[in-house]
Amino acid sequence: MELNPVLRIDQLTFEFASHPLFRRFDLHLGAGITWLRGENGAGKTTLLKLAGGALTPHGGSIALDGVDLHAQPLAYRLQCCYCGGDTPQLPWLTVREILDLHLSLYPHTDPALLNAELEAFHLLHTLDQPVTTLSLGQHKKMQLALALALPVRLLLIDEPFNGLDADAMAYLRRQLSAPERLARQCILLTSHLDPALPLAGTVQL
Ligand SMILES: Nc1ncnc2c1ncn2[C@@H]1O[C@H](COP(=O)(O)OP(=O)(O)OP(=O)(O)O)[C@@H](O)[C@H]1O
Repeated sequence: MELNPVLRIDQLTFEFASHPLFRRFDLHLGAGITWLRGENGAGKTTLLKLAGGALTPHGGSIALDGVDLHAQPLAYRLQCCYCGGDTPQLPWLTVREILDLHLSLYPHTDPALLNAELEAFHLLHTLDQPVTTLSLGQHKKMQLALALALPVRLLLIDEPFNGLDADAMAYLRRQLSAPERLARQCILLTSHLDPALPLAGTVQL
């Protein structure tokens, strides 16, 4: 167990109507990448959403560097990014507007860094398109560009490589393996295949 965990989940209880998923579940994670494994339906996405504040636990606590998600939800969320493969929440916006919205939600983000990520993922030409016109892979890349650029402590990524072309996969692997990132961020990711990344640990659900 981590002595000073970055992410601290204690006694987590959560269920979907009559479908118990977590009962007094504990997870303590430090910096670096943790691979969250489990069969289909085991609860991996649900756990990421709980840790990202997108779902509310029925019991227990979740804290990031001592900031409790329930007691200080905004302070917690400022330090956390959930990158799922979900379809756009605000489908009437352009890619640029979605990105600007996130820049205003995370005021310490360096726009130049975000621009560099968008360029690396070959997305600059899509900025003025409605977000609904992105392909599945482009949408994933937009979310990943944001996730990589946001100065958050906790990065939650659901199936990071799903839908990406080979160049984007290689780029993402390089970015996630960068030692300075591994030292400063706690990264929890799901993957059905070995992510081939330097891992701090593995959690099996
Ligand atoms: N909104 C919801 N309402 C009811 N049940 C849900 C909901 N979302 C997920 N579930 C159920 O919760 C369980 C866990 O789902 P979850 O998506 O967390 O699994 P997973 O481990 O990520 O699966 P996969 O590997 O297939 O992506 C499944 O049985 C799923 O049907």
